Amino acid sequence: MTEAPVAAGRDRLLRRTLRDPLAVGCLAVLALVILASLAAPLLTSQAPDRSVIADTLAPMSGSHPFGGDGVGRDVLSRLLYGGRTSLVGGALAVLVAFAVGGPLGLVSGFYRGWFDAVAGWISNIIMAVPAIIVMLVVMAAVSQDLNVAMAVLGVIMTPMVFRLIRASVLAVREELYVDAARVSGLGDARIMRRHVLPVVIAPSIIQATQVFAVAIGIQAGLAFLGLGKASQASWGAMLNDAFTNVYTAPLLLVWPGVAMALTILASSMLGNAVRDALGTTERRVTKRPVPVARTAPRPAAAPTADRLLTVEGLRVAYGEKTVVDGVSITVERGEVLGLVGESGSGKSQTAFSVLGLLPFEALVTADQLAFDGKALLSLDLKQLNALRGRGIGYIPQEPMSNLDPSFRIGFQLVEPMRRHLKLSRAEARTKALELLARVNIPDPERVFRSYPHQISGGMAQRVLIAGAVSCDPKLLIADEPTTALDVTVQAEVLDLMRSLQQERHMGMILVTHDFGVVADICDRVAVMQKGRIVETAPARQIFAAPGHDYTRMLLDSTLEDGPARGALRRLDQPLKEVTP
Ligand SMILES: Nc1ncnc2c1ncn2[C@@H]1O[C@H](COP(=O)(O)OP(=O)(O)OP(=O)(O)O)[C@@H](O)[C@H]1O
Repeated sequence: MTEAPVAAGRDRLLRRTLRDPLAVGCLAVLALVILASLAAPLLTSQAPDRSVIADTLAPMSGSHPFGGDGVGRDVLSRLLYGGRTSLVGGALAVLVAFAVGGPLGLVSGFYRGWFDAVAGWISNIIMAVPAIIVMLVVMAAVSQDLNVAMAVLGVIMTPMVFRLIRASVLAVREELYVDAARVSGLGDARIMRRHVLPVVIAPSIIQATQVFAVAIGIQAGLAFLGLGKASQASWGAMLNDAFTNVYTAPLLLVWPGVAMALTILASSMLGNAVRDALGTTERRVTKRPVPVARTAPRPAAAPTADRLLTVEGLRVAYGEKTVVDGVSITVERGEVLGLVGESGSGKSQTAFSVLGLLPFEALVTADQLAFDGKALLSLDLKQLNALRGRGIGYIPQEPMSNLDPSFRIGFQLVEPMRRHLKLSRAEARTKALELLARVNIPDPERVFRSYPHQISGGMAQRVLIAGAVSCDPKLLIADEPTTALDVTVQAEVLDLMRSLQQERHMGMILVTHDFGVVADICDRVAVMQKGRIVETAPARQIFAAPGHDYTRMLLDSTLEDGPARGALRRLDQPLKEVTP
């Protein structure tokens, strides 16, 4: 199954880790310790807490292969059962730390807001608590059981896990491909499962090995101090006994010392090996505003039959700074509207308002923001997710950053179709292959099976176009879709978009600063300057008789720079002519 949700990064991480002899050695030591502890009843018939006075400091013999300790207990038996105590204690601490810190870190990093603030505050308080004193108090006042102390230690270690996972989630949720997943209509749970969790797993493994090693050390320290139940064999208690007999039987110190040192070393060095393997497989993090759409609801007026999108009086502000100031545009079914303006004029902010993809801190208001009869600002996140991908498709500027490097192309195409169109896996696969062929990808099967890094930028943009139209949207929003591509590929991609748009009678908003692109593909143009629309007119008219000084200046500057694209030289030809 080519589109199985197996993260390439994880596969690579496992392979690289296993290629490191040190990591294999560490795994072997840990496996040996675990097996020996589990097989304790098979390896020795002696009970770990059975004391026989005659065996006090007994030398090594057939019945006591490692001798007897200071009170006549079998050393081998205590070593094996003590291993159980250490392993269970370490695992308990890891379990508790991750069971509490993991979900908190995930939710905090993904949603931030008040939850993040409260969780961060609690985490800081826990970190300020002196761990050893808390455990001493717990063991003195609550329970002598070392496992209880380890569970408490797990809670105390929660902030480490919380912070690590939160930081990993924060990094990945700002990736463009997470935006892309959102735009294709995937819900938070799916985005979290498909895109966030795979990234969190590797650092969590490293952290778990460290917590495990620290917990075993602390547990031994507590037992060495004489804490813990007398019936609970442990390496720390063995060290305690060995110290009281250090001059008469120094060997007693060696067994628990070696067992502890090997286990702690193997665990933390395994973490280091995973970290090293991760260092060579680490993923790019592209910073971008956090895409949490939030808007203020306004009623939508009834649109005309052919009207797909109505934007009236749209304002986007960040605190005092207004970046979109009363923008009004419309898009009819089957119409291509070019949104043109210099960098920073507010084109993308306008487009992202329609997609509901602005940062959390953006305040969006509008007299009307209606898509296909629905007031966009009054939709909740679920309704918005249902609309994105299905109703509105999105083609981004940077194709590579908008594909998740961990998943095969096929999986990334199939997933939204299965969700929105309720197709079976096989049907979605067939449709994805048809789409790849339709966007002129020469070997659809191979690309379907490929990871994003295995295809070119132009190919990746075709894949994203295929994805954007896969759920038959009525409106396509393309944000500088050709800027990141070679000039030769730009023309092909534009031709493709134009023919798909005509074929499917989609409305389209094309965000661009390139009048060549406008001439090639747009029916109407809205020119933006400093957050406002200064002129809206049919594309021909804009070129023939620009009505605003700013439009003229933009046109002049494009022409001064020389024709960016061949299309500018063909202004006398029909604007929407399709190049075969
Ligand atoms: N998160 C934000 N906080 C504050 N200001 C922002 C934020 N995001 C964008 N802006 C500002 O909004 C303005 C419009 O940005 P926008 O990205 O829409 O411009 P643009 O016309 O699409 O430009 P470009 O072609 O360079 O992408 C810019 O001045 C930008 O600095």
